[in-house]
Amino acid sequence: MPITTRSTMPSSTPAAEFFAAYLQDSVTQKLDLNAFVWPEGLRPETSSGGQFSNDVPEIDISAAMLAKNEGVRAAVAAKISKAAKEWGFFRIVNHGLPPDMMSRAERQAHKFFALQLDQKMRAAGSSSNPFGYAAAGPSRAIMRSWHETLYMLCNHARIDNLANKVWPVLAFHCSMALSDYTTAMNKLGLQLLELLLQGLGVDRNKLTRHYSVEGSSSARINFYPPCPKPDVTFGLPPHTDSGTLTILHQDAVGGLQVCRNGKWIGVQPKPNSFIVNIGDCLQVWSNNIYKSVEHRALVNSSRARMSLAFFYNPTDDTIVAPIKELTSAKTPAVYKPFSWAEYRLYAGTHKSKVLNAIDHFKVRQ
Ligand SMILES: O=C(O)CCC(=O)C(=O)O
Ligand SMILES: [Fe+2]
Repeated sequence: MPITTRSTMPSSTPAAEFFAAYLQDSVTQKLDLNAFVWPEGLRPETSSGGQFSNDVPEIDISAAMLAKNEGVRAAVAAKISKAAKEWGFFRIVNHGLPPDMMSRAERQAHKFFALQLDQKMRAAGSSSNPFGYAAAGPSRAIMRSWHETLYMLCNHARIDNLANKVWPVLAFHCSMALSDYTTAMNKLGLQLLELLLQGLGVDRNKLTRHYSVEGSSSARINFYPPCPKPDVTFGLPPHTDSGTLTILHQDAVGGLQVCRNGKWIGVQPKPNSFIVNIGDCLQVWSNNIYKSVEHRALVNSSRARMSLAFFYNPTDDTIVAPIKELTSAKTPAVYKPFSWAEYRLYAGTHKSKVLNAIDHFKVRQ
């Protein structure tokens, strides 16, 4: 039976009931489940089941984490740099972070998403504050997404505050697990950025001053309940990430797809690895040498999925512009300078409607 945009999602599954309850909540606009049904031609052609690829480059970074030897480090930097140019995506293994750090963060996040909607809503963001709990994607988006999220600024006091809003008594373990995770990600983010700059032949410390633990790095915990019609909707629709780089942990279910030469490739889940992708900001700094590539998350009808995305971002006052050494008469700066705060705001309001928000900052020829 062909599915049209007016077809209704079955409302008897727990996931549909969940979103029906969410959508009827008095704090949100009233929408029906058809808001999740993407128009034909814009839907995923498939649900995520089983079609994974191992093609995304995999890089063992242990040598660079430990190396005192510059040659060894340079070899890892070259591999990462090649993947960032050709794919915009790569997998890192042997990163040295303890596996239980991710499982602790995941366990706490699962407890959070299992709460009743009214409890989760205590941590809800607002139109002026994007951080906190949200469901079904931004209301300004073209269509809704089959997705719940807990979005936070990576600073311990902020995380603690968020956890306390929901669990005044039990917040401790949650905020510790999430703070340990984001602290480790901040360190890893800087190490990866240094390798990516080294791979471009630029001073690897060139941008370090723009990053701090109290900067504007953020983390988004994505939870995708099972969906009765995974072929007509998205967990997250196609998008690029705005920041410098994203470090993603996905559970064993799978659903992340990366766009490669116009085709969608399912990224195979693999324990103890992270998927790293270049964001818009690093595309600008690298003067388009590194690619901020489109990706999306599909849902499936049988298993809930979780991913933790860490967005490594500069401080708000950082001026982002192509690095001088990467521009020349032959390769002039592709973008005008802008502050990260400016782009964060611009992307926040435009990304749900246009795919390449960063093009707005291109130098007009
Ligand atoms: O869940 C995923 O695999 C993708 C998440 C993602 O792209 C994001 O949070 O920006
Ligand atoms: Fe993303």
